[in-house]
Amino acid sequence: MSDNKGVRRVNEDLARERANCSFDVREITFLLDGGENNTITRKKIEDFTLTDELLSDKVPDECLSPKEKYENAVRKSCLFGKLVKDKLLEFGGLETFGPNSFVLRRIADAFFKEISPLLLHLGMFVPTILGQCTAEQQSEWLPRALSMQVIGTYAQTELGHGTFIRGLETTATYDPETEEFVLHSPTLSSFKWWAGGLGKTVNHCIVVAQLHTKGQCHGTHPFIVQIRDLETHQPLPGIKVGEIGPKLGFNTADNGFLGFDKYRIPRMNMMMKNAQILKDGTYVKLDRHGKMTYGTMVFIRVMVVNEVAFNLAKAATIAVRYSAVRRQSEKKPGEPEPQILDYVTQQHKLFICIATAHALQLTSDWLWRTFSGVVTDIKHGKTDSLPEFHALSSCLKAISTSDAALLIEQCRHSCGGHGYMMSSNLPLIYSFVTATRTYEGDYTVLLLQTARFLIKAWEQAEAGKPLTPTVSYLTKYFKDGRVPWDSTSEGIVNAAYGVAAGKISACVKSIRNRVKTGLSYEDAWDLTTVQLVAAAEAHCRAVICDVYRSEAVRLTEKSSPNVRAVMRQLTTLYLHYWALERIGDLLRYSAVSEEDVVALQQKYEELLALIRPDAVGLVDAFDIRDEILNSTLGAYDGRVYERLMEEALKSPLNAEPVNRSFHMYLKPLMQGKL
Ligand SMILES: CCCCC/C=C\C/C=C\C/C=C\C=C\C(=O)SCCNC(=O)CCNC(=O)[C@H](O)C(C)(C)COP(=O)(O)OP(=O)(O)OC[C@H]1O[C@@H](n2cnc3c(N)ncnc32)[C@H](O)[C@@H]1OP(=O)(O)O
Ligand SMILES: Cc1cc2nc3c(=O)[nH]c(=O)nc-3n(C[C@H](O)[C@H](O)[C@H](O)COP(=O)(O)OP(=O)(O)OC[C@H]3O[C@@H](n4cnc5c(N)ncnc54)[C@H](O)[C@@H]3O)c2cc1C
Repeated sequence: MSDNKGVRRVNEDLARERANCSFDVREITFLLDGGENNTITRKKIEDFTLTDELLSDKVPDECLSPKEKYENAVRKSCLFGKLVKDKLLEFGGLETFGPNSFVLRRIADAFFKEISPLLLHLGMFVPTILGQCTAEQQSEWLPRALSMQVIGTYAQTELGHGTFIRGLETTATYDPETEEFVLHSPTLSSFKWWAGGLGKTVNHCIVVAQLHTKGQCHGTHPFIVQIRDLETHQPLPGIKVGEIGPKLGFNTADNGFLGFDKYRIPRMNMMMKNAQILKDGTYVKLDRHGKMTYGTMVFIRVMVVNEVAFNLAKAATIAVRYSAVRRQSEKKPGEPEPQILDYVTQQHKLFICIATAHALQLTSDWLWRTFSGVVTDIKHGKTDSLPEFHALSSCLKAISTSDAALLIEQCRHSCGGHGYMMSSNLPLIYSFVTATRTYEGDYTVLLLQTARFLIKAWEQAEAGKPLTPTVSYLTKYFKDGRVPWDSTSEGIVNAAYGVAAGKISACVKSIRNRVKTGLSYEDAWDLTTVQLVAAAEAHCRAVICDVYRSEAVRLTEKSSPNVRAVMRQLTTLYLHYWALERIGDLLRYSAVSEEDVVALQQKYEELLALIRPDAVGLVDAFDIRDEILNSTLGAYDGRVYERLMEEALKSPLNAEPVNRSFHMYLKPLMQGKL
């Protein structure tokens, strides 16, 4: 693929890597994009939108003050918004891209090195209107939100509570006299905290509050609340709002705080799809399942799996290209310095990143299809598939974000000192992705949600009841005993399920033994949570291995032999990597022997050598443009050192030969006059 900037000298090592690649790079790009037509449309849109005039920043974003950074992000958000509204609709409207094509998401990264202050508007405010409002409410709010008259965010988390939604303190008390809700923040810990865009950008937000009517509390419900004047943008009376301050990342997202002093909103601002308050204050529950108001979180958890797959692909592209350009040390005395990509340890650090980006993207596509089925079921009044989907999306969100964050950090390590430069973009990619492990449900908390479902599934299996698809393997591994070992890919996937079943079984025994000693079920559960998290992780790992293997086979059915071969090598590498990472579990729950472990290790090392010549081709196949990668180390042409120097020269400290601090402090210090 070209660097989209016309002909430019490409680093010789990178050029040679590309010449030696065994497959047609475009073929894998088409597979990852879901077909050649999608790639063509994506590239057309990228060519059309990624123009220098819109993107150029004279001073690197990271050299700006927090205020300037925010203002620049708002400027770009508005340009980006206008671009989407005016121009991209020519390509057939948002429907053309589909929520799962993520073209706009990729392009946004070229505009924002960190994050758009409007992300939550499109990412959560609009989806919540779609998911939680009645048709009548949607017709009122959606046009205003889509035309950006109303700009919103999602304010659920409070200073005192994020995970435990039932513990939120903000109250919404219905007043039948005026047909209004009175929103109130009774304590400091009840202040809303974290919502993206809340600090300075939005004029509305969705507030999750405890609903009180007729002297009774009915639990948390979502409300649409105007917080700023549409003309002056001043906070409205009764509203205390501000920005929460600098963070590890997300620094252009103006995450905010919000408190209410008996603030009134109309009755119809309660989002009424799942529950209603009648004029006289009667509460009507429409949600038979009970957790439908958590729907936006489930949607975002699904989206996040794709989000982190893409970010890992960006980090892998940067690190692999850099490793082909960088030469260091010598393998044998007197030999020329090798490309660092030729060190087997470097291959071990990086090839798992490429394989994981594929695994997560294919799993995310599969999860999206599964989610679409669940949404259709819900539209027809069926909620039976929701518990399984909640368990599945919870663990996939937890594991994908955690794996991606760790591997992105590994990419940074693999780039040595230069990986630590902001201009490599690896620190920003990491700071963005590591937050995904926390927001929309903390890692441990979500795995424990999955564990709850797994323990119930185990009990159902014991009782001879039928199991839902993602846990049906439990019936097979129900009897105690070790899973037979078979070193084929299918065999490793089976063993992964066997490990998950073994761990779930151990948790069940542990809880029961603790209950037998007289502990309550809750205490027995609590004491077993370390094992429960590990069991949910093992279950999720087995699902990812299974989906990745079968989806890769399905997708490459019609591919050329060379593409099929390299895709097979990657899936096999992924399975061997995780078998070796979890060798203790396999020794405990499967019949794997010492010789099998030696063979696994040998095969893994052979795979690193097989993939090595195609590594650059594989990251080129992600087809991520330079503007989106935003990296001195990862650009297509490999002009690493030139770019590092160019960026260094843009530092404001280099604008003058002598900084005034010399005269103010250093010189007096040197002269003993300070
Ligand atoms: C357009 C581009 C978009 C790109 C998107 C990408 C990027 C980013 C977008 C935004 C990023 C930035 C912003 C981030 C925003 C946020 O973080 S918003 C706040 C998110 N907050 C959370 O996620 C809180 C996590 N906590 C919870 O979800 C719940 O409190 C928890 C599940 C932990 C517990 O809930 P609770 O009500 O206490 O339930 P129980 O533990 O008692 O369980 C009762 C039963 O309910 C079942 N259940 C729980 N949740 C769900 C659900 N969502 N769906 C279905 N079922 C659910 C649970 O399994 C129990 O069932 P059983 O009783 O066991 O049968
Ligand atoms: C960048 C970013 C953006 C965000 N954006 C938004 C937003 O737009 N809107 C919004 O409403 N919120 C937002 N959040 C908040 C986010 O959703 C919460 O921070 C997240 O859900 C975790 O909750 P918490 O902070 O209360 O963590 P806590 O629950 O306090 O977690 C702290 C520790 O306690 C552990 N823990 C908590 N409960 C349990 C349990 N039951 N069992 C075992 N361990 C437990 C956790 O595992 C963790 O180790 C954002 C957060 C971040 C970091």
